[in-house]
Amino acid sequence: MPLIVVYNPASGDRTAAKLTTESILPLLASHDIIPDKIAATEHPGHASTLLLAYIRSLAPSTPAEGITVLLVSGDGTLYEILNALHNARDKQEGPFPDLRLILIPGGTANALHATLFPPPTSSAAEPTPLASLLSFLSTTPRLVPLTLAHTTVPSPASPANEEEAPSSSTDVVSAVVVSTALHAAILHDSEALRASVPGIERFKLAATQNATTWYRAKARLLPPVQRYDVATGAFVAVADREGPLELPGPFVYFLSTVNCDRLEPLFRIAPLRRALPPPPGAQTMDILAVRPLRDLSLNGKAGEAEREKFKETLGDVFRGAYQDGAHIRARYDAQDGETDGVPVIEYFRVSGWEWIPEEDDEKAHLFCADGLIFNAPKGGVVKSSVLAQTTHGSKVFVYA
Ligand SMILES: Nc1ncnc2c1ncn2[C@@H]1O[C@H](COP(=O)(O)OP(=O)(O)OP(=O)(O)O)[C@@H](O)[C@H]1O
Repeated sequence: MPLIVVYNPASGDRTAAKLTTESILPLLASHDIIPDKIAATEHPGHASTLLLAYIRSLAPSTPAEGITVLLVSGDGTLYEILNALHNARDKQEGPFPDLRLILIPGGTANALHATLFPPPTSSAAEPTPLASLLSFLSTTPRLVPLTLAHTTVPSPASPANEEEAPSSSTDVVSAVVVSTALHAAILHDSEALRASVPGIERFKLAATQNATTWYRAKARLLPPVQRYDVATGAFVAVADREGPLELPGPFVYFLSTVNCDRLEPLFRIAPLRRALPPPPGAQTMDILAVRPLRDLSLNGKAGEAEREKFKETLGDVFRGAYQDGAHIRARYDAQDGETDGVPVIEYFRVSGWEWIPEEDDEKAHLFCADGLIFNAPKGGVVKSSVLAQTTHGSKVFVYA
């Protein structure tokens, strides 16, 4: 099977080139494997042009066989590759080959790699950055299929008198996370800190900057909708309904994942994606939402004092994400002070969602797909759903 090695020398702590030449290529060579192509990315977007050119240079029989891509990068470079294939699918005569990824964590957060190779909870050894490569080289390699999310934002409603207004809807696929509200704000603001704070500390700084912002929007969860029941520890179907389940805002948090239970090695934000996985082949995504007015102690108010108070609640809850995902069990106080209140985190499993921001809430228009930030136009509804593999044309697997 053809093998291409692509590394991003600019990602993370900039060690991808060293890792590739000093560890990866010698290890491949010791197994008598010489890659068909080895390339460093030279600019943003280069990974996708490299891969598309490589695929087009292959024999016509390749699609059935698939290709192996050894990627030394963060999640952003994988995102570029997936989107390049998605966007080029109409121009491609036959189907694209399936991709078998060997994923080497060269980025900052490396969410997908950290999900597949989580840090040990006890005294077991730390997973090696070469773990995916070792699976590929082993006599019993394990291939994990990736689910992809497809997110669209329609172009702004064109003025009635402008017939030929250009249509420019955003249309992206992602393998890690799609979010709005606090998570998108964190990614947006942390980008400005990239040069001064190269590590994951920049995400914490950006979180502090946005800790009292609430986002005015409503969300629609697309059926079938299941809600995680903290009391029983199981997902339960939300009562049969014709259409989507509507969640009125305001929101503090709204995030969906398709493959990942964590966004950094220790930030296990969506633990059930791995701890209570959907049945094999099920096309679902997990959603975590926090709506502050479910906290009865705020008496339905959204003033400055309530936001300051809720900041404390939120801080406590998200510290639980760093404690192996304990946050999903956190509850508000009940009114009687004795029984448990409702969970702080609303955890759903769905086929997709829509996000309808209030027009005058600019920050509620930001959304993030695998680290990239987009601004939804006023009146635009962001829609994200699981991408049927048949429309993508090429299946994606990771050695794990
Ligand atoms: N030679 C280059 N110079 C500058 N930027 C590059 C180069 N090659 C690729 N890039 C860009 O680097 C960006 C960041 O890469 P990547 O996502 O792999 O790492 P990261 O952001 O550090 O990690 P993570 O996504 O895991 O947090 C990508 O958007 C990619 O377009």
